[in-house]
Amino acid sequence: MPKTKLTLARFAGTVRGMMATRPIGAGEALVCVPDRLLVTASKVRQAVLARAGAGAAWRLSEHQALAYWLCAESAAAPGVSAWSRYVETIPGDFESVPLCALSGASPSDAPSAATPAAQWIAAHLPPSVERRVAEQQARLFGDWAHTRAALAAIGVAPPADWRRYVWAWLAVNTRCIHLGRAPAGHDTMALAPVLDMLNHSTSASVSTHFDAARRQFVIRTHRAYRKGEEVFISYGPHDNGFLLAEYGFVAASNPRLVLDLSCEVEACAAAARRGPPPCPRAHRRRPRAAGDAAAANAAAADALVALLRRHGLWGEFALTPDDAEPPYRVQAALRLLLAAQRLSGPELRDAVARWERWRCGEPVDSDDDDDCADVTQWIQRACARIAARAQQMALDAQDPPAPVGRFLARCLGAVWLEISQIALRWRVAEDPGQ
Ligand SMILES: C[S@@+](CC[C@H](N)C(=O)[O-])C[C@H]1O[C@@H](n2cnc3c(N)ncnc32)[C@H](O)[C@@H]1O
Repeated sequence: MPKTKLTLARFAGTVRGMMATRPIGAGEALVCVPDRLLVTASKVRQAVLARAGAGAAWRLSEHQALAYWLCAESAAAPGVSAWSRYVETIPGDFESVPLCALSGASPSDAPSAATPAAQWIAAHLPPSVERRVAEQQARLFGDWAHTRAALAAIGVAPPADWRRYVWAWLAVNTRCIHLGRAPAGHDTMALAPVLDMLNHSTSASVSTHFDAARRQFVIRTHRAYRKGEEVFISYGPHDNGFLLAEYGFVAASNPRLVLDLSCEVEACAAAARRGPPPCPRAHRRRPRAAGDAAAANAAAADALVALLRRHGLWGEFALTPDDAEPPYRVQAALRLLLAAQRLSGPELRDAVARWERWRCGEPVDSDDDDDCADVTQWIQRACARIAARAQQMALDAQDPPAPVGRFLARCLGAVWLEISQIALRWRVAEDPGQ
């Protein structure tokens, strides 16, 4: 490795990171990793195909190739792997990443909460983290199954130990650097010794490039560091739910605050499928009418969700503390779904026509004020419920049971606290149902 002004050190907040051994000026290169020390999918492919022989097809994605490589290198007998010193620098477990505890003892495409620690963690995941963990587990299992089949097909021994594979997959997920945009078929990510010891800070300002003349990947800081300070890079402008799910930590004073309302909006769509309350007298006279009305309500609500999807307005329902009014996507979905909870037939069709005019920025009638008030009231009630739950969860996280890592519990508590703060900002009126 070319010399750096960095050394490994322990810090109170981040545990292990990189410290400046001398002052570092703004604009200086922090680390330059020579190309020969970057582990990329194309190098793994070349090495494996050289062993597999002519005609073997390579069907692994970059993440799959690098996870396979780490599995193979970490399982190699002592003295066999040229990379053993690097592999030894990788943490032995990723206990603070929720997926680590929830990925189970054996392969499965759904998160598993078989141990007491996993049960507690599963019960205390904020909704956005829970959704991400389920997606990660599906990807992890898909990568495992695909890697095993693809390598077996070319006569290469596939990974056999699920827990080792989980470790390798998480190492790639938490430590890879992005090489930048590349033409199709070129590497976009790499494992990079030394550089992968740099922690994230929201105040870091860095840029990266590949220096083709010197054949090295360079990361440059745009802010200065004093001797003895921890040096940071930025993993991207992520909120703490994302950082916790993907990297297993939360950033102090993270300016990116979001409250995911997806679960609540999905519940609102489910209520819209049930439609307005039935008219008991009419249904007593014609019992079959109740069934017909229920089917019509469900179909009408499904059509509204399809309409939102067509306009690219379904999903990513989030509130931030700084919005002056509910974000457009949230308003668009709620205006339709709340109308479907109250109305059916021609009245619902009128409401949808009003929604179309609102969406296109055309003049709307006075009924639009009611639609708008419905949305505001719905958000206030939802946020009152979310705030109460989040406060309870944050309290629980202060005293987790013994098998749960305290660092993970602290991170979960911090995310719940942020959720409660955003929800309280939006909860102007108390939920009368509480
Ligand atoms: C690329 S590695 C950085 C080096 C890592 N600290 C180590 O000791 O190997 C990324 C991991 O570092 C930790 N990390 C990064 N930034 C952090 C921060 N600001 N606070 C706490 N942990 C952090 C997380 O565990 C994350 O998954």
